Amino acid sequence: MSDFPFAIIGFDLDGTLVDSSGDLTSSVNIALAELGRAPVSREQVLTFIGGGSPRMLRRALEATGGCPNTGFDALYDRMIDYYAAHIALETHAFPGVETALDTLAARGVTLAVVTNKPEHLADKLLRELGLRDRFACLIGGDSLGEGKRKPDRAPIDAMVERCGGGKAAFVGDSDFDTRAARNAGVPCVAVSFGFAHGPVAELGADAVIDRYADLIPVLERLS
Ligand SMILES: O=C(O)COP(=O)(O)O
Ligand SMILES: [Mg+2]
Repeated sequence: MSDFPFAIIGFDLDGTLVDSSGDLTSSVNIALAELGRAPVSREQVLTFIGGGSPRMLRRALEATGGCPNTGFDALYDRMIDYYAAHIALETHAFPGVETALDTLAARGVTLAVVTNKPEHLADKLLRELGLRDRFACLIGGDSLGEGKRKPDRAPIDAMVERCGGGKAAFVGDSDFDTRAARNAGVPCVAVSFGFAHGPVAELGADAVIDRYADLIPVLERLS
């Protein structure tokens, strides 16, 4: 029997477990180049991430002259094909992630990823980074059907069910994460080094961490 206060810890992916901003920026810019548009900066792309990849592309198009009435699907496919082929060129886990995951696993905690990224891309990225086997369950933005992505509670509920039930907490970097966790009645820790669009203190998380070394003591205090 584990002495850890949570049976399940779920993690958001982009901006929480990994800094994927470089490869996401390159992929958005491939799509913009198809339309002859100038590239956007990494800082701009950070403000587009969080609600899934179709939204990210739509926001990039709106910021560079407008979303075209036709051809969105082809552009989206181009962006995703490029991203899938270059998913871990610049992307890396944040410092301390592996140690924190090891410690939680050693304390008997079941680990999960709940992301708004399409499931097959999240799976590929975690495999390329050698992290996939650490997670008992992975739920993507398209895993549960239309509209059932964060901030909806559905992916958090599915995580708890697929991980065998029990007390859960969630770790994320954005408003989509804190809202999904709150909607599901699960405590949420926000990381301050992710892709949040505003001050992390305003995300409404139960706690904020500045580094992974603080995650476990913070979770112990939350319980
Ligand atoms: O795909 C996104 O927009 C964000 O992905 P995340 O949920 O892992 O942060
Ligand atoms: Mg995120």
